[in-house]
Amino acid sequence: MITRINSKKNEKTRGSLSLGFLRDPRTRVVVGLIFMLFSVYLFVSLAGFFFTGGMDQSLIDKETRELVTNPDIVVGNPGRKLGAYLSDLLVNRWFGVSSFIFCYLLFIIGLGIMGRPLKSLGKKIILSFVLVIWISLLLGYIFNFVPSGYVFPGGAHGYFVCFWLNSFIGEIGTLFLLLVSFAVILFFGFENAFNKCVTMVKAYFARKAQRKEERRMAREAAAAQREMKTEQPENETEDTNLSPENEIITEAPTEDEFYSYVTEKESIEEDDTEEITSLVTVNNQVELPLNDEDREDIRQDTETITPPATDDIELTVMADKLEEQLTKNLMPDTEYDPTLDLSNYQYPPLDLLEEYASNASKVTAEELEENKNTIVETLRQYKIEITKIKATIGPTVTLYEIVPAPGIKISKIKNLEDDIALSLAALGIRIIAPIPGAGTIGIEVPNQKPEIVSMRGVIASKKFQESKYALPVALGRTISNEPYTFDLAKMPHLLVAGATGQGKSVGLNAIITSLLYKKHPSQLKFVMVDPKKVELSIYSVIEKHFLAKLPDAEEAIITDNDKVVATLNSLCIEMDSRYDLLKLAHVRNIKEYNEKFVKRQLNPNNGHRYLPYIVVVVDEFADLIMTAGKEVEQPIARIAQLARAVGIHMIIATQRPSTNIITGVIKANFPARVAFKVASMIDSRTILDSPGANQLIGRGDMLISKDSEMVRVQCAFVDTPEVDAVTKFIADQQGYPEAYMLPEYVSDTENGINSDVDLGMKDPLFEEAARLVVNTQQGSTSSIQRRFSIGYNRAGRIIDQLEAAGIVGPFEGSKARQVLIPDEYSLEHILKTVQEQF
Ligand SMILES: Nc1ncnc2c1ncn2[C@@H]1O[C@H](COP(=O)(O)OP(=O)(O)OP(=O)(O)O)[C@@H](O)[C@H]1O
Repeated sequence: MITRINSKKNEKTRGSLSLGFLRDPRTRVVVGLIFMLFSVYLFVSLAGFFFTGGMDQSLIDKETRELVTNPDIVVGNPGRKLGAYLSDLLVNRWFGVSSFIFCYLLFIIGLGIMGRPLKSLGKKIILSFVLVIWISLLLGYIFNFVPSGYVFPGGAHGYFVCFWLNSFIGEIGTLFLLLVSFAVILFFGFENAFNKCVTMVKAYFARKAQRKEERRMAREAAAAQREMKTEQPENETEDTNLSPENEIITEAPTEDEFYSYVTEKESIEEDDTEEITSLVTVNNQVELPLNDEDREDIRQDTETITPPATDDIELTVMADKLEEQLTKNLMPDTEYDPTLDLSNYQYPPLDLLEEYASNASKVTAEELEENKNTIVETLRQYKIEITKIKATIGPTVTLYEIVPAPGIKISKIKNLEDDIALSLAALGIRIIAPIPGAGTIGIEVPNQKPEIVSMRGVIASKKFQESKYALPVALGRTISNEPYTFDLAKMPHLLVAGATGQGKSVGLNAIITSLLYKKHPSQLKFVMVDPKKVELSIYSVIEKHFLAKLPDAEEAIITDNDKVVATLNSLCIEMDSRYDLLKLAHVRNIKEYNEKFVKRQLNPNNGHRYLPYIVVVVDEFADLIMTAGKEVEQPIARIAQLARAVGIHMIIATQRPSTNIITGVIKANFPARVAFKVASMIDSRTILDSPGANQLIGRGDMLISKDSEMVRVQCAFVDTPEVDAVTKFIADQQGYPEAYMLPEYVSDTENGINSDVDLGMKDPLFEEAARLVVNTQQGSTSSIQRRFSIGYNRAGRIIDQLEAAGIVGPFEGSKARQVLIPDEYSLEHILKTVQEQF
């Protein structure tokens, strides 16, 4: 027994000795080197065989013993007798030319033994054998048909196996077998190379398709440019008409005085209008560095979107950088073009709009003389002497600018406003005392034959055509006949008021039309609210191009007040989700966001999307506020306060500018206001914070106030048939499959917040659990229990609270509860509501 144990021990020791010997690095180097040198020797011999094999044939056919012992037998192979013998054995009797692979195999085995770490050595060995056999078969197959002298390229193995296969499955069958086995070898043996090949082929076709697309876009751009060029001369003519011909000096000053005055006035006037119309404009570019006010706004905006916890910042930044890098690697090189979905979209041509004849409206010299004399006379009655008077003829009013004699108080002239109006026997006299920055006094007197300002003219104007505004609007002409344009995105919202029949609807149409002329459907969406049901219905045909609506809404134009509340709240959700996207993208506003998206720096897989501007148009706000009150006021105020950075802008119109309609909250958030003629001075004060709108002459005559500046503008006239033609032109083109969908909004009464459970005593994990449930779309107690490692009772309480908040449905026995909220955006809104209410 003991002896047996001892002998086993000895065997073990011997085994470990021999293994130990092999593990000795010196041995490994020597053995590895032997393998490698032998592989080189074999390679040289095999190569030599193809030159000397024929001559050596008869010699190596001798008996092995003689071959080895007789030094007189001399062969030509560089590996001499052994080399000649091995080559003949490997090439002719075994595997043919593929035997070269044995050299490779011996070499890498040698390397492996020497300790050189080789990746997947085992796989390489197996693959080498498989290749030896396959190549041998292939060459055997080919040289079955072609004679090849003394060499069998496929070796005896290739020759005989193919011979047998041919008799068994036929030549074609053998060929198929070879091809299929080749594919299998490629697929399993050279996976990476195979994938690379596939990727290369795919990339080749993708490049081809991309080049094709680029050529197509270039062709379209060239065509669009040609089209623009043909339209250009018309615009230029339009603008050359705007010479200050309409300025007429009617009295007193000498020629020199007049010219110096005009130059001075023009420069001042230009400054004023520039500031109001286009803010700061350099070389027609409106790319502005943000001013302090903007920054403050954005700071406030971003503050309301929950700043990230400081601990998380570092990690978030790292994750973002990584994501940015990944995004860069994965995204295509070309810029994203939002217009590509509707790449054939044509902007409406100018000839859809009418050109209203303006000849009849010229103010005659007699009219000017008469008015001037009356003004001078009237003022003289009140002992007000003037030194200069100058007239500027506008489309509806003529501005008489007077320079009073030294020592005359401006307030005195202002107090005489009514008397002068009476003496001039015309409605709509407005006294501007003094004209800001000019030191003169302006008296605006309506023209006897007012001119109709054509929408076509202002749209065609160079100023509008070349504007680079985000939301360009051409609203009419100023007193000096300049087109009045502005960027709605900078306003950022508009309050429009005017008594009935004074041109409000025409004004709204002018705003919408100018946007339709400049924006692609991918860049702009309208939300239209029309309680009067008739004013905006004209736009319903462009639903699939330019309108946005709630997912369950049948009509895109909202006429029902209940729907308005839902839509405004939905816009708040859209606003919040846009802020989230901005935060994720580390940008401050929609412009920067879209720029980043276009440059493909934002990955759509992370929820990023191109954001169109949204313009909300409410035609009769008074109706809404009367019926829905706070319910509409709150979301409107919220959007007005916050939405500018995310590209949501509002235009709210009302017939009744009384304080119960235009409340302090609304007013505070709408710094830009447009007043058509209103009934009383009180109304004018409500809308503009100053009188003046009551003295307008109607029919599109309006005052626009922004940042305490006031401009009188004649609104461009665009008639219903013109709007019809424009919308029809758009509607006839291919649109999106449906209107732009706003996020779903579920009101508290609809979502049925359950009052049995006290949401004021929410579990600290309530919000996290809600996110888990919505993200996984699983409303089970056990999943909450598992995820947060809490007891069943606590998890049950949380699920009851989720039910109370309308996030999951009621208990359904053994089945998991239904999750009622489809996505995180909707959830965040509900969480916010719950937080506010409890
Ligand atoms: N810019 C304009 N130029 C010339 N005429 C105009 C202009 N704007 C309005 N008008 C004239 O005034 C009429 C009434 O205009 P509009 O329908 O816009 O008024 P409104 O203020 O919208 O009235 P309501 O509030 O009752 O709808 C128009 O039909 C048109 O004849």
